[in-house]
Amino acid sequence: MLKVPEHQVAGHIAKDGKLGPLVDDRGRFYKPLQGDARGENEAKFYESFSSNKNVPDHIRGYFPVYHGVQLVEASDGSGKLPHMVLEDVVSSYVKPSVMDVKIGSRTWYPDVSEEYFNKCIKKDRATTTVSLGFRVSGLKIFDCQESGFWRPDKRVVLAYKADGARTALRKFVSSNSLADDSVPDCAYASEVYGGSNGILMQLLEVKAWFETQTLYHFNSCSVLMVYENESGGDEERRPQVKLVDFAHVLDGNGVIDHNFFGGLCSFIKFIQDILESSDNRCENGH
Ligand SMILES: O=P(O)(O)O[C@@H]1[C@@H](OP(=O)(O)O)[C@H](OP(=O)(O)O)[C@H](O)[C@H](OP(=O)(O)O)[C@H]1OP(=O)(O)O
Ligand SMILES: Nc1ncnc2c1ncn2[C@@H]1O[C@H](COP(=O)(O)OP(=O)(O)O)[C@@H](O)[C@H]1O
Repeated sequence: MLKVPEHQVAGHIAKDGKLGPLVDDRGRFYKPLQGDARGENEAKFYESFSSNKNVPDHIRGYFPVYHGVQLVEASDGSGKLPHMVLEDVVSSYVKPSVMDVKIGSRTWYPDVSEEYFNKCIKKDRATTTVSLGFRVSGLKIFDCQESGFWRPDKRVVLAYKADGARTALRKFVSSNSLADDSVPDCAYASEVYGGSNGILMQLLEVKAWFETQTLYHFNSCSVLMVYENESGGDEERRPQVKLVDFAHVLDGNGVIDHNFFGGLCSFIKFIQDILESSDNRCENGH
């Protein structure tokens, strides 16, 4: 039985009779192919990426596993539609905190229609895409004090300026109450962002690939960050980075993806700054 994903934080959502992704209880995420070129393009990307021998194995792990396209009952009641069957990145987490960050200082790309260009540039300027090279698209954080999930409204998230994005990245790894204005304590920064398996190390590995890869240009693609909050004393947070949303990926044609690469560098700097400031606080006993 397919159901609406509980931990989806951005994109098209399968609610109120709308078309959106579904999940099963065996760890698979079904993303419907949108009727226009986007669905075809994303499925084409997954086909190409899955069979591309030039993609190193350690990089493959940063992408959801692809299990082909299947006809399944769509969420909008329109009958069977083709869906990309992907690994459900959050299925093995009990209480996941999740954040979607769209990378790049522009979401448009050469040869798009004027209408699409205008839509993108408007959003890119209104958000931190142009100023920072990334924007937070959505987030859902487990609030330990309230013992429930906190999810800011989409309009609030898309209105973040640099400070708002920084605060969201700090709240993402904090243990104090999230709904109020208290200063985020970044209590989990070292476990989630830091360490040899943490988000920072994973992002640096992805970045190293982008320094040389010229296979694909990842327009409008996101970094999805996940970690566990289920507490059992010595719980593992299992921080994880995955790249998602390939509806606008193009062939790289031998050229570096400087839009994604630059945005990723900027995003990494934000994570590093949070780690450094939380390290200093620990050393000073605060
Ligand atoms: O529908 P909207 O206005 O929420 O825009 C969607 C975007 O939401 P946003 O408002 O930026 O969070 C959405 O962004 P996220 O995935 O939420 O980051 C996509 O850009 C989506 O387009 P596509 O499926 O990638 O071609 C966008 O969908 P389309 O409007 O292009 O169908
Ligand atoms: N493979 C996946 N596993 C789990 N969640 C996913 C996966 N892919 C996407 N998501 C969730 O769905 C959201 C939207 O995905 P995305 O591919 O960007 O869709 P859209 O094309 O509608 O924007 C992401 O922010 C994330 O929360």
